[in-house]
Formats: sequence, structure tokens, C-alpha cells
Amino acid sequence: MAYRYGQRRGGQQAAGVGPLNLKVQPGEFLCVVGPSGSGKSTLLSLLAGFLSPQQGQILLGDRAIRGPDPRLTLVQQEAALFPWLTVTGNVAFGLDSQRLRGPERKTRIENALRLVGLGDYATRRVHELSGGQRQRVSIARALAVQPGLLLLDEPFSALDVQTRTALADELLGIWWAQKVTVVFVTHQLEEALHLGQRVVALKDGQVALDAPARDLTVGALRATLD
Ligand SMILES: Nc1ncnc2c1ncn2[C@@H]1O[C@H](COP(=O)(O)OP(=O)(O)OP(=O)(O)O)[C@@H](O)[C@H]1O
Repeated sequence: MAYRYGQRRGGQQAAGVGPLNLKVQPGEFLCVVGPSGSGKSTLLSLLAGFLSPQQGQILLGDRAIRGPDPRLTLVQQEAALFPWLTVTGNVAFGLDSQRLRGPERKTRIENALRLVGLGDYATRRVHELSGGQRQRVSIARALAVQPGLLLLDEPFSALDVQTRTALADELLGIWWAQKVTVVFVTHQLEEALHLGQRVVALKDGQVALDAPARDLTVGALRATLD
């Protein structure tokens, strides 16, 4: 598939991604790395259904993604939460599109908050939380809908190193426990190698490298992207 933002004059290729062909296995943890402008966020917007490929298609299972899709959720760099709502209110908001009511709704929220270590914060207002706690709420909101595909776009980049490392390890624990398929975008090569089972490196919108993380080093990734 491919997506290009408009056309450039003078025969130069317009910015965007592709053509590329990627298959993510169910339950896989895939990290996408690449320098600024390489197309990471564009790829994630395509996977999230915010953009439609101009060429080819994106399938989730055997059904195409044609727009915002309840089978997947996206967590972005800055937690997009409602500050005036409680932690529970924010997580519940993600469930509204599923029209989930009653005890199952309550259980989903409680489980999601427990998974991110915020079981005791249910009634707190979001504006009282730290940046790391807010990002935990975003992840809980994404997990509560029990997505088939969890997309994360540099979710920890606004956080200090310690919080970032702690949250990365929590995410690994959640992935392990929930068997959710994860596509995680980062420009930090160390983070990609720590988290991913597989790493895809993008350069100018193309796949420059696609390999199991265990076969890679930061040096090898850097050399590919230079
Ligand atoms: N809305 C847009 N209109 C036109 N060009 C765009 C648009 N959004 C992104 N681009 C261009 O597409 C290319 C890929 O951008 P993208 O944001 O996907 O890169 P990225 O790898 O996520 O970068 P960063 O790490 O800086 O977030 C860049 O050349 C960018 O300038």
C-alpha cells in the first residue's frame, strides 16, 4: 500500500509512505523506528484508519480498515484526556462506542485500571495526576475496549527517563498477559530493541530494514538509518 500527501512539483516524489508491504502477526509486538519525517506517524494514521491508502489496502484479519474502527485503538504522545472527568470517566469514555453497559462495563474499567497500576485512582480527577499517570490512563482507556490491535505513537516521549522505563516494562507485562497485537512507534532505537519482538525501520517512507529485535543492535539500526 502507499499514501502520499499531494504531489510535488518537478517530478519529485511527494512525502508519505510506501509502496510497502507489511504483515503483522496476531499477538506480535512490532516496533517501527525511523528518523523524523520518515513516515512513522503517517503509517500509524493509515493503520488507525485516519488516512486511507491511495494504493492497495490495509487488512485487519480478513476485513479492510476503512476508517476509525472499533477493533483497534491508538495511544498518542500526549494523553488526550478530559481533565474534568475522573480516571474512571475517561476510561469509560472509550467504551461508549461499544455501547457496553452494566457489570461488564464496570469490570472492564476496573481490570484496565488494575493492569496499568491505577486501581486506587479510579475516582481521582485527571488534572490531579502526573504525566506518567495520565499516560497510564490513556493506555487503560485503550485496553478497556479489548482491541485486536493496539497502536502506540511515541506514547512515552513526553515523560522523564525513569517513568518512561517503568511504563515500557509495564506495557511489556500487559502485552504478555493480554496477548494483544501491538504496533509501537518510537524514534528511540534502544526503546525499540527493548520492547519489540520485531523492528521495522522506515527511511523516506520505505522499509529500510525488517528483522527480529534479537538479531539487531543499536549500531546496526543506526547504520541502516544513516
Ligand atoms: N498533513 C501533511 N501534509 C503534507 N505532508 C505531511 C503531512 N503530514 C506529514 N507530512 C510529511 O510526510 C512525511 C512523513 O511525516 P510523518 O509525520 O509520518 O513522519 P514521522 O516519521 O512520524 O516524523 P516525526 O518523528 O518527526 O514525528 C514528512 O516529510 C512530513 O513532512
